[in-house]
Amino acid sequence: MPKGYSSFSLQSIGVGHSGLVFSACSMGNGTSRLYSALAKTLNSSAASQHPEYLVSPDPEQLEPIDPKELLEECRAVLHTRPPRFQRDFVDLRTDCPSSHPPIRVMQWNILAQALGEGKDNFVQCPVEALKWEERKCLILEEILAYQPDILCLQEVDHYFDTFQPLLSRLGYQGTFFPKPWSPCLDVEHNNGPDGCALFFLQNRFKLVNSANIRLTAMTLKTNQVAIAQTLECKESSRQFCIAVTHLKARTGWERFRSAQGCDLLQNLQNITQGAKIPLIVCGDFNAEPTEEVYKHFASSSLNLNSAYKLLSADGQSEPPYTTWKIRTSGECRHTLDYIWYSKHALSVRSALDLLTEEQIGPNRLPSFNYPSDHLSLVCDFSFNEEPDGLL
Ligand SMILES: NC(=O)C1=CN([C@@H]2O[C@H](COP(=O)(O)OP(=O)(O)OC[C@H]3O[C@@H](n4cnc5c(N)ncnc54)[C@H](OP(=O)(O)O)[C@@H]3O)[C@@H](O)[C@H]2O)C=CC1
Ligand SMILES: [Mg+2]
Repeated sequence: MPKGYSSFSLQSIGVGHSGLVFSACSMGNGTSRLYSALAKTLNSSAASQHPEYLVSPDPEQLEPIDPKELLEECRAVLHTRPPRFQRDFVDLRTDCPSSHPPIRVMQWNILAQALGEGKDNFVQCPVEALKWEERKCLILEEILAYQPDILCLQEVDHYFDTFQPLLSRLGYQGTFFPKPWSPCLDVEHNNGPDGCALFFLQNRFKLVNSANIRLTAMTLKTNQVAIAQTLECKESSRQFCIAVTHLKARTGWERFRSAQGCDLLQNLQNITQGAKIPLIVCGDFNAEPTEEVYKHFASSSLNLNSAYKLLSADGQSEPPYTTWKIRTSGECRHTLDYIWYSKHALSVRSALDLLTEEQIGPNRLPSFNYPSDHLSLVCDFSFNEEPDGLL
């Protein structure tokens, strides 16, 4: 039995599903290893033990996990909840076929546990729906269902104790950049700061370089961050840059967001050597398409398009919402999340459709069957075979 496994009991993991008891007792098979993997994430002390965010790799964590088996474990934990919503990929294939497999990118503000429980005031969401032991499984289920090659997350406040250990065993390499003054730290019993996280599959990409960026606004350092990485595709040897960000929230901060967006664009100009390297930027921009920061991205010399516009009939309109919640102040339905891409160098082959109003339901999000107030966005990209030189 690998070291550490014996210390887990049902009480310590806080779940009461009998399937897990059997798994725990029958050490040595695949399920028991998974059980332990999932159970380990329920011990949330890792971040506080490592305040400097430097965790030396635990060799035990490198043992691979079969995604199908982890998905079954998650479903077992979630057996009392309503089933996941069905969402379909919409085929957007252009007439330029690609000889290489597509690159699947997921953008998702997963909702920080501390903010969901302590700050967000989702008045129609029962507190039981937010229990981390189960909500964590809903988040993992969503990731495992779509199996992205690259995962761009915001509001991650369980990186070291949950996502890094589990996703690394699924073959991902992860990077986390916490916000300097995360509002999570104001919440009692918080699990550390929230921030952006970027994961990519190591068997598909090689990391060429990585930058953690603290965004500025009019030269002032702000509380918002981004991660930008240049990756090389192992199949095609082509390089591209992937970035994740989470801009300042709330009304009244439009000019601040705009300045943060300009700073991010300037950083990305430098990283892509003036748009020589194709770019994908994922983020919760906290800005509707009418805002200045959106317009800066849409008209940038980086030649970006917003992938989810391609789901509209004319290809010109953003979806009606990417987040939908009810706060004490009322219902908030907004389009705030985007996947930008270099429109000359890359094509969107398909995009995951959004949830319908009926699926979201009258109490909106988060809920017992969807873990965040923001929807995940998922796109399949391919490189255009003959880049026309104008990225
Ligand atoms: N100690 C210090 O010196 C400092 C402390 N701070 C702390 O940081 C906080 C602000 O940080 P900042 O990064 O600017 O925060 P933001 O305004 O960007 O919001 C932080 C989070 O709150 C969520 N949010 C948005 N609207 C609401 C709402 N109406 N009610 C509740 N939550 C909402 C956002 O989610 P989403 O993006 O999904 O909308 C976001 O994740 C301060 O309140 C303070 O706690 C900040 C600076 C200095
Ligand atoms: Mg939020």
